[in-house]
Amino acid sequence: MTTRYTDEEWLDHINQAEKDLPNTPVIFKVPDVGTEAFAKTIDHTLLKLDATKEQIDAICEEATRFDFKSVCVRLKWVDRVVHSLRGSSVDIACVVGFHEGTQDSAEKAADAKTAVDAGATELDMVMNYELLKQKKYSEVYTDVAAVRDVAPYPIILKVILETSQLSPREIVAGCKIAEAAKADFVKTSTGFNGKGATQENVRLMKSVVGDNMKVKASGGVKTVNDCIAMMEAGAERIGASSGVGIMEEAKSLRKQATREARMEGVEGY
Ligand SMILES: O=C[C@H](O)COP(=O)(O)O
Repeated sequence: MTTRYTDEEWLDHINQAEKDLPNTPVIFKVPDVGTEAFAKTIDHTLLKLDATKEQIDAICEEATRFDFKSVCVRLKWVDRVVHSLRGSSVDIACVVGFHEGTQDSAEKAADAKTAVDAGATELDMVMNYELLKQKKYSEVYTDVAAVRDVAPYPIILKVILETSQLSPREIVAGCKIAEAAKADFVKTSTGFNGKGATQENVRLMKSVVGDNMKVKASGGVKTVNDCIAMMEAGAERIGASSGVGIMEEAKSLRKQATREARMEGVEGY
């Protein structure tokens, strides 16, 4: 079993990370609304337990049409999504330990391996945030590392902290553990437990992980303005079940901006 630090050593590490937090918030650059780069920030997500195969096929068609970054589904749908997205530039993300995060590490690792063997290129695993709250840091690390071990880079590993259930200090701890386990992203929320992503939590997560990791904002991100707020706070990926609505709003905002620029005689329009 992979271990790294004792719980006491983790505590020192987390205290230090809190001390190192920058005082001045940074505002991150956001891709132009409605562009390809904007669409490529979105993981088009369907995680309802009662999702049907018709709904899964529909999100694959939408993801291809809007050229989203990925389709994000539960394990039982990975085969179908791999088949549906073959030949497209849309990636396949599978959730692991969803949505409680309390499953055994062995079960999480086995599910992660099954997903990757079936063709998933990204894994969104739920951290065992109950253990995190009990300050069992070493066990939380082992749990994330168990999934990383069976799904090394270039598989993208995102660790869902479920920020609505955590204090700011626990969010710092979750980020440091995910970073030490060599995950690629920390992600705010499952969308199934309490409030989803907030600008404040995304900002905190980005300030902890800096350039070492990326941040994914998910849960309750429903509009272009929500996306902008998250990206300005440091998110580079958005997880949303409202991707189509977001893109339709983005396209109409873009059209409107072009029309206004033309009317004002802005060069290039
Ligand atoms: O990971 C993504 C979330 O489950 C999506 O949540 P949402 O339905 O609030 O967009």
